[in-house]
Amino acid sequence: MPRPRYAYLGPAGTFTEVALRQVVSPDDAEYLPQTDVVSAIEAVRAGVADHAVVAIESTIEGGVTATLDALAVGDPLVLQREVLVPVGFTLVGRPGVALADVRRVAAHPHAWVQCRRWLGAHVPGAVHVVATSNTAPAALLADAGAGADGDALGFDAALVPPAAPAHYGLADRVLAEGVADNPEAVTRFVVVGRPGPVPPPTGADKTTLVVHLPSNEAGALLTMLEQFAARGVNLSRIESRPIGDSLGRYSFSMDAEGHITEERMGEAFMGLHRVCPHVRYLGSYPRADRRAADVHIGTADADFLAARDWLRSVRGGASV
Ligand SMILES: O=C(O)C(=O)C[C@]1(C(=O)O)C=C[C@@H](O)C=C1
Repeated sequence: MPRPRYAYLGPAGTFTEVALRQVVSPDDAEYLPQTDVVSAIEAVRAGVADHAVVAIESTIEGGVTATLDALAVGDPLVLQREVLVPVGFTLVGRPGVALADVRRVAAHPHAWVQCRRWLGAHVPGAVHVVATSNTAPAALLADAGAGADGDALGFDAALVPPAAPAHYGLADRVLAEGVADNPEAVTRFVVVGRPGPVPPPTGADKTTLVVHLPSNEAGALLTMLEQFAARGVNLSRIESRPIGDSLGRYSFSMDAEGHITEERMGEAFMGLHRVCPHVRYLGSYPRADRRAADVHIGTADADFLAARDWLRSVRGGASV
């Protein structure tokens, strides 16, 4: 039996790999490291991988736009699971560098944003050298070995996940630990796969979708949001992203609390289908925090079914 193949942002030791390990052990799956999230998602579309694990949202930065944009267009994919990973950083230096010598810091853009205040206080004026992932600079430092010089490397120090120094043999190069502006920072990752049968509801689910609004129509955003509000469906994330064909045209990426097989979510989707020119369902999957959605009075499945029966009897001529 072939092992399932998982594409993810590598090299080894990224937070994405920490998330992937929560999903499946490397003994039971093939891990396929990629240089960016778009490549990981495209590997699934191309059939090179069965799943991708990608960051989608962080407590500091909000939505991961590369992921949102890659899921919004192209062959449809669905989210199958979410995983939360606490995020903090360690600063490692090239050989012989002290904290006071650091002028250029290699960091993934999301890592840089999550540590900006700490860096301003401890290495003021340091320049950001963009890294493709949180462990890419650790791998460069490990490859360069003891002779690594700053000109060849292009940076003096790097922000890496706490486990990376041990993994890459850089434990003696740690300049600072616990580097983060918000010690509560968490990144949310999702497992992406090709569409298939919808998994059954668990009672604590999320549904992700993308919609476009009718162009130049006053109140179109409100009309779209009303589809959820009227059915008692709470949104836990909503973001606008440019569609890209002309200025002022945006799509909305959203997470709604509940499952597509639940009546109130189904009714909201039917409403969206009536009032929005484009609706892309991106999957219903269990919430990582296992918190069940609040169900308002009149919006439980039984309420919708009873209302439908009532309407049927009215249409059938019953006096009510
Ligand atoms: O997985 C990693 O280590 C990454 O470099 C990616 C990523 C992200 O894309 O948000 C993951 C977690 C942190 O929020 C910072 C960066």
